[in-house]
Amino acid sequence: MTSTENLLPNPAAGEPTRPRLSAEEAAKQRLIVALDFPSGTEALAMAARLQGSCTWMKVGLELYLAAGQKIVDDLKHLGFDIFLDLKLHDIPNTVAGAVRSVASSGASLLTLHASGGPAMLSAAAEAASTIQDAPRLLAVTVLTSMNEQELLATGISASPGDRVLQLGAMAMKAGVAGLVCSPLETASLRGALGTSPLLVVPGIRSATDAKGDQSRTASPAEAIASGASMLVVGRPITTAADPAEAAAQILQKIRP
Ligand SMILES: O=C(O)c1cc(=O)[nH]c(=O)n1[C@@H]1O[C@H](COP(=O)(O)O)[C@@H](O)[C@H]1O
Repeated sequence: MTSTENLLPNPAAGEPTRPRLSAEEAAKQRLIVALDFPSGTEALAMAARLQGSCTWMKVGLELYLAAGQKIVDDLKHLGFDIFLDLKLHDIPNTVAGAVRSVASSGASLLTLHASGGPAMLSAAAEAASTIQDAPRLLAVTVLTSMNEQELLATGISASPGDRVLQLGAMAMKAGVAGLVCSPLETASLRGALGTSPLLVVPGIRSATDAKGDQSRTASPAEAIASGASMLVVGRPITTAADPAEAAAQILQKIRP
């Protein structure tokens, strides 16, 4: 059983309620903290402050390139489930090889860019399917930092919402387990694709949070109500004076 199978379902995602986890544990399964730090030492110090407050940690490019597999091992040793956010994007053969290289890392979730196209995505899914306990693959649709003008500058005239739907449908057809999208597209993806995709949602900001480089945002409660399976939250927790308290406040808002 993979760790994501422990998730208490989100009724807004059409999932039937299974009374296996307490509301508090279920809320924890819905929160992924993004450890965007330049060193393993800083990431582990933050993880230690959040131990007991959350169960999922995201290791992204900044941290993975600085600290490698060791940080994944160290966080697993502390008891965290790992979302390895490498956003793979290359020719199919290269991405399939990269998936095989990280498949045994112990991570439960791994990202790749949906815009790599169906051949890249299905090569990745095929590679993952041959390896026991490989991470579940998530296709990143349109980055939450992008607005309509940014998207247009890359040659895409569709709105972010339409582009996310198009990429999301294509990626699910190619065999990934889920999608990364902004909270503004979660409801329409649920409407189009039903309850099966795992929808992992960054761009989470409460009213008082600084948006920073994020464009397409919503609050934790709004994201869950619109059908998100899991939320990714970085700076609103990691730059707070009391990160554990910031996490607790978010958990309070996303309890089933
Ligand atoms: O794949 C991701 O996790 C991701 C996709 C996306 O479209 N937008 C996005 O912000 N993320 C990640 O989610 C995290 C959000 O961090 P904060 O903006 O600090 O909450 C960062 O680690 C991003 O790399």
